[in-house]
Amino acid sequence: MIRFQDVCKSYPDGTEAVRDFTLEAPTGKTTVLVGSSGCGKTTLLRMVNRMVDPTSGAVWIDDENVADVPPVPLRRRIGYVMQNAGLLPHRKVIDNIATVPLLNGVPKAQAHARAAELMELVGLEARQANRYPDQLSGGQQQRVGVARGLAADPNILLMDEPFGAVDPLVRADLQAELLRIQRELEKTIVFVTHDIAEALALGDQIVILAKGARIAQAGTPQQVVAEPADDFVADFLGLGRGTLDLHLRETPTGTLVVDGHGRPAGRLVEPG
Ligand SMILES: Nc1ncnc2c1ncn2[C@@H]1O[C@H](COP(=O)(O)OP(=O)(O)OP(=O)(O)O)[C@@H](O)[C@H]1O
Repeated sequence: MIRFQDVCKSYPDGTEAVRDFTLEAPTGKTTVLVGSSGCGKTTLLRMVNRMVDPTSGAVWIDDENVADVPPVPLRRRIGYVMQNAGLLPHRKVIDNIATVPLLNGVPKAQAHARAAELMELVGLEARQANRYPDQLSGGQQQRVGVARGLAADPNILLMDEPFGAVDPLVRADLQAELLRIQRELEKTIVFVTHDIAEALALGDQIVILAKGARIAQAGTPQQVVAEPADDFVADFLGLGRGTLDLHLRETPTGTLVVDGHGRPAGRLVEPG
């Protein structure tokens, strides 16, 4: 379990990014922090692996205060996946994935064997192992980023808008892969996004944040959609603005759900 306890963060220029934030991210579950640009999501995420230290308060991993763990060993046991994958351009895919195990002293052959397994897990082809990152598509690069985050077999995976830079179809693919991988591996994931649809799709728990990392609402996707805590949350969900104003449209092949703009939102499946 990850526990943020009364954390605050003010940057040296006086920006108050996080004010008195308390939250538990349960073990083996995906917690999604969702909110508009600048509300403090990345700052919170980086407190877990000490890329940012809180001004006050504490972050706990189980019964260990991360402030008591030196940053380098801490980061080597926590997976981190960032937007644009953050790959090393002059290193082959296989070496990018094996980076952390190699730093941890795992012999090269073993680290590469593990990297090859991970490539398969995230849906990359074996022949892509010896390519360089710029020889892959954006979506494939993100898959490499996820594989690299998992390479040291961390219990915790931090993901900062990992699918933000790819087109919607690839993004949906990557989300589906992550759900599949998570069903298998049951990592404790903290996932940052500004996309409410992504949050609803991926989160066991979603945390809707306002400026200063104020928790507007935390709960399961079902709870948040069924009972938005206030107008801010309803607005963020698109309720009341017509975007989630769903209707049924009969088509020759079945019933389609469309949104307020007539765009398809999904297929209606009868319960049971
Ligand atoms: N190193 C820094 N120095 C000063 N201010 C910072 C620094 N890093 C972040 N901030 C400010 O802190 C606030 C929160 O930033 P943060 O990156 O955590 O937000 P975010 O929700 O992740 O935003 P985005 O979705 O745009 O990445 C913003 O006002 C930002 O400008």
